[in-house]
Amino acid sequence: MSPFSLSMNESSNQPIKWRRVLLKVSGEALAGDHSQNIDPKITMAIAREVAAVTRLGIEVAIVVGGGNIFRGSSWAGCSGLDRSSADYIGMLATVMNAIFLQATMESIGIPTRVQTAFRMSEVAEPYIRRRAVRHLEKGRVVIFAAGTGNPFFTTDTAAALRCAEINAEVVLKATNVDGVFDDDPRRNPHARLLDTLTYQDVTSKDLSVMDMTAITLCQENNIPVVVFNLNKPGNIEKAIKGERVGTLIGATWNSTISRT
Ligand SMILES: Nc1ncnc2c1ncn2[C@@H]1O[C@H](COP(=O)(O)OP(=O)(O)O)[C@@H](O)[C@H]1O
Ligand SMILES: O=c1ccn([C@@H]2O[C@H](COP(=O)(O)OP(=O)(O)O)[C@@H](O)[C@H]2O)c(=O)[nH]1
Repeated sequence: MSPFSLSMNESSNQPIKWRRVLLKVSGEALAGDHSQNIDPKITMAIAREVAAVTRLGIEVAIVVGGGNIFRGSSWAGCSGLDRSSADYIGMLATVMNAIFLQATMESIGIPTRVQTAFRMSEVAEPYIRRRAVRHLEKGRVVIFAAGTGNPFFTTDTAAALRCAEINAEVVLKATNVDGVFDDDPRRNPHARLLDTLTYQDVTSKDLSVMDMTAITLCQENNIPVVVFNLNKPGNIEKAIKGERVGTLIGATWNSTISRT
């Protein structure tokens, strides 16, 4: 990791917690009000908040989902579609989201690179770890697309994997709900928002935060996860700056994270 000069957080005058983050944006979150596959208001809101924090010297890598366009598990078995083929369509869906997000970011002056897990060189760079790190060190936002490149996985797993590979300090999982609840808030209005959780809480209580592969990869590599609502203005900036927002998994808010 490059030598960082710790920036102070302009709004709260606190030292910045994270220096390099992995922001996971689900396809569901990109769809916004679902009137279209992608809501341009959401991509622009993400771009503006990411722009604000890159100016502080925080390096931001992004993994985009594809569930707003195609989710393999929902289609496998339909008209002879096997799971692997369905998953490749799903991975291609993530590339569409990545190109859209890249265009929005570049339209407001954020230098970005898209790296795909399998080669499609006319559209994006192939994923090359060292290049991704160099881009981040140069202040570019790197958007990882096509997940892990393998069927039977998810982009949450891709987020955990890429976070570990580039030595980012945290996975910031941007969703449509305020964090992790002790019950499904859409079913139970009395569901309680949880402030912090251990990895064991997530795996033992089946809190469906992220799939088991993803949360296990985070646990094995001491990668904390923050689950937060990206629809609340300012939350993306707060999450990237390490301010208290949503639910923190695998650490406590005043702990310093050392992943070495
Ligand atoms: N095709 C490649 N395969 C493997 N590593 C690569 C490849 N291209 C570049 N790299 C590595 O990525 C890093 C950054 O590449 P570089 O071309 O120097 O980017 P930049 O010019 O932005 O610094 C270097 O460590 C380089 O060795
Ligand atoms: O490593 C991966 C990542 C994604 N996918 C496929 O791509 C779809 C979209 O990814 P995901 O569902 O994780 O997106 P999100 O839930 O974040 O919108 C998945 O349903 C899978 O079909 C895959 O096969 N391998």
